[in-house]
Amino acid sequence: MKKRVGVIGVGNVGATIAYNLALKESCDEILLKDIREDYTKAVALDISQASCAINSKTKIEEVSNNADFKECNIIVITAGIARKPGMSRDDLLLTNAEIMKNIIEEIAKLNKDAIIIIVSNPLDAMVYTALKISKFPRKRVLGMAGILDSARMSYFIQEKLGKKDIQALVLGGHGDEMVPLIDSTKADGISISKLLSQKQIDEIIEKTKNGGVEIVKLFKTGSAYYAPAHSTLLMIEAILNDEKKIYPCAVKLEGEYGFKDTVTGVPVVLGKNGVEKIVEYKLSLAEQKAFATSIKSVNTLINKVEKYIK
Ligand SMILES: NC(=O)c1ccc[n+]([C@@H]2O[C@H](COP(=O)([O-])OP(=O)(O)OC[C@H]3O[C@@H](n4cnc5c(N)ncnc54)[C@H](O)[C@@H]3O)[C@@H](O)[C@H]2O)c1
Ligand SMILES: O=C(O)C[C@H](O)C(=O)O
Repeated sequence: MKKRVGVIGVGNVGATIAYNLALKESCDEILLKDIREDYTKAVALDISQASCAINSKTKIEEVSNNADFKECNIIVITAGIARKPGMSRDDLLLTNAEIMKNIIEEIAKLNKDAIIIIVSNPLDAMVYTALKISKFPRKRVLGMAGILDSARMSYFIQEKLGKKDIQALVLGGHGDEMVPLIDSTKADGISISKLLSQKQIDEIIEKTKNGGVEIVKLFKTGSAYYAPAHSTLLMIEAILNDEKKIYPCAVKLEGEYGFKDTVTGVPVVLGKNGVEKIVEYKLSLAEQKAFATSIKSVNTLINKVEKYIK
């Protein structure tokens, strides 16, 4: 069976995901859709020509109907607005909820079996919106953020310790209250609390939380996309290849970690069915407290969006 990936929203993140998928030949077909039709045709042509240069067999096409997504295994949603300097991700809530609602209403009717990966911000509230509108099971509607935030944490640890094999993990919502886990973060197998001072660890936590805004301030016209696109690629490949890898992803909780009816970042097993299992790590008391604060802040957005998507 052919592996088909749809990308809706072909801006910086969407186009970079498609480019990576094509160059790695991760799937057979990529379908691209955006309200900017000519721009998207240009992206499809440009990536197709790059693919030819390396003999990739992946086919890339611009499409103008949501019905074209009916045979996609995975549909990635990166449509919406990105923040600019001076904005928080939460400022995107109502604009992106409206865009998300319209897209999901259509694609969920036309492809009832797809796995939907949400990238648009504010991430956790957008996953919630997509779940609510699609009425899909939670294993097939998930969001990308934890891999990105964990990669940023690894980068900031490497800044202090040099190139080492870092295993960092960030849970919770993809916002200012995200939860970098210190106790389980290791460099070459050694807990970072044994390698760094508390002051250095506090700096890493702060930099991780501000990883997105630092790039927004420097770009001036939008937000990060190389690391977000690569993080999404890992999720797509884990699902298409039934890898059963554990990645932090935004999913709906139904009692796990003591919360329900909310969406947040937790470790999950990704395979051909989407989220095959939610993995419950033992959190320290401080981590539990930070996790609860993060959920509270996501729930404020969910409450706002809930009224809006009824
Ligand atoms: N989850 C994360 O970690 C993460 C990381 C990076 C970006 N993001 C978010 O992803 C989104 C996209 O970021 P970007 O940098 O690619 O932005 P971008 O502005 O470069 O691209 C967004 C694209 O969406 C398109 N679009 C808008 N409405 C649409 C609709 N109804 N149907 C189809 N396409 C539509 C726009 O035309 C544009 O091409 C933003 O909301 C951003 O905040 C999230
Ligand atoms: O910072 C943003 O607005 C985009 C994304 O959420 C990120 O963390 O890079």
